[in-house]
Amino acid sequence: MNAPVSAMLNTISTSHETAATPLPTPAELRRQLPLDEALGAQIAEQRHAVQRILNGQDDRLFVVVGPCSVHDPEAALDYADRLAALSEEVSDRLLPVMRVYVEKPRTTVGWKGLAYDPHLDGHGDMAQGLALSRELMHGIARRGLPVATELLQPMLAPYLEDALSWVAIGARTTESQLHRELASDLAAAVGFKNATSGDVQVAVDAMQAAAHSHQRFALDSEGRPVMQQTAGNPHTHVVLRGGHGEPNYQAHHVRTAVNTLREAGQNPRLMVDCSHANARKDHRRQSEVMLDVLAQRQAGDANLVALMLESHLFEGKQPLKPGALRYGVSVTDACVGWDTTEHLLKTAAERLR
Ligand SMILES: O=C[C@H](O)[C@H](O)COP(=O)(O)O
Ligand SMILES: C=C(OP(=O)(O)O)C(=O)O
Repeated sequence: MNAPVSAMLNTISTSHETAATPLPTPAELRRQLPLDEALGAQIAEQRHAVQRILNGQDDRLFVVVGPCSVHDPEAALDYADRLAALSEEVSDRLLPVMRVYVEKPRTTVGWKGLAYDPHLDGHGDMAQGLALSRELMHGIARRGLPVATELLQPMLAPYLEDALSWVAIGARTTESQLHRELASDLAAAVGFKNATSGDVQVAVDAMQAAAHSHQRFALDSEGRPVMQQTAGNPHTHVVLRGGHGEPNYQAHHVRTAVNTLREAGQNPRLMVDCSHANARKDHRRQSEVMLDVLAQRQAGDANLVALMLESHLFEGKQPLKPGALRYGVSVTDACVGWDTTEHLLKTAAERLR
């Protein structure tokens, strides 16, 4: 005979026996690695610069550009030095924003990013990963660059959020209520990717949800659970990234997305992600996507206000084998190399002049 439920609750563990390592609270990490006032003011200004482009008050393009993921902070800073110098040359027509992706959503399993596993050995060390991520974002911001990331685990946002000028909600989480609530709490602009299936409507719905104030479960900066009332974020947009191996950046896709956004009463200004399904997962095709979008923009489509490019110091990708890694090469999606990136950004600026 089965035992009574009350007895079972006392004897049956509700989860498997697993290890749990305490982590610093967001407040503790912020005290350890504070954002100084000057940098805070710079980031506030850079957030506004992105938002002015999204509102049509500035006719430049913002370009979220950088490695698919950061696995080596030294290479990321090397990249940032180059991007900061290039940024000065193209800033009349472009606003480069560096991708500093420290969390990676995986299709099944794989390395989940610097914030989780900074030693790249599968053992995980989030105390060090979060500190390294925060420090790196500050280092990149100190080079004058706006910082972008994908926020994947909503409870990690308070550790990093004050350094960010633009945030992505990825294709695998745009439909998630928790991520829409998170977006509604952020001061930075948020791009919602269309779903991996190619469905754009979920990103339009996400914009609508994020614009509202929500009551949500969150952890405060001291790590205590709170019911939080979010402000609602009016600075959101759709990111077209293609789906199921099929692109969605061409003029007819853009027209459809703009009409859908207008019908929903949302801002029709868009970002095109030149990578992922838009490049059919072939990094070399990012150039062709970018040139097509620039041609659409030159032909008068002012709704195309932003681009995303996956780019590292060197082209391609490599398997994650600690001790045998090539410097400046992606360990997640393949990227274009620095030379191509420089050429593409200069070409974009030139065409938009
Ligand atoms: O941008 C990165 C990847 O496309 C995404 O994280 C999924 O990666 P995976 O399919 O290699 O897991
Ligand atoms: C994971 C990413 O993209 P997506 O969500 O479009 O797959 C990314 O840009 O790193």
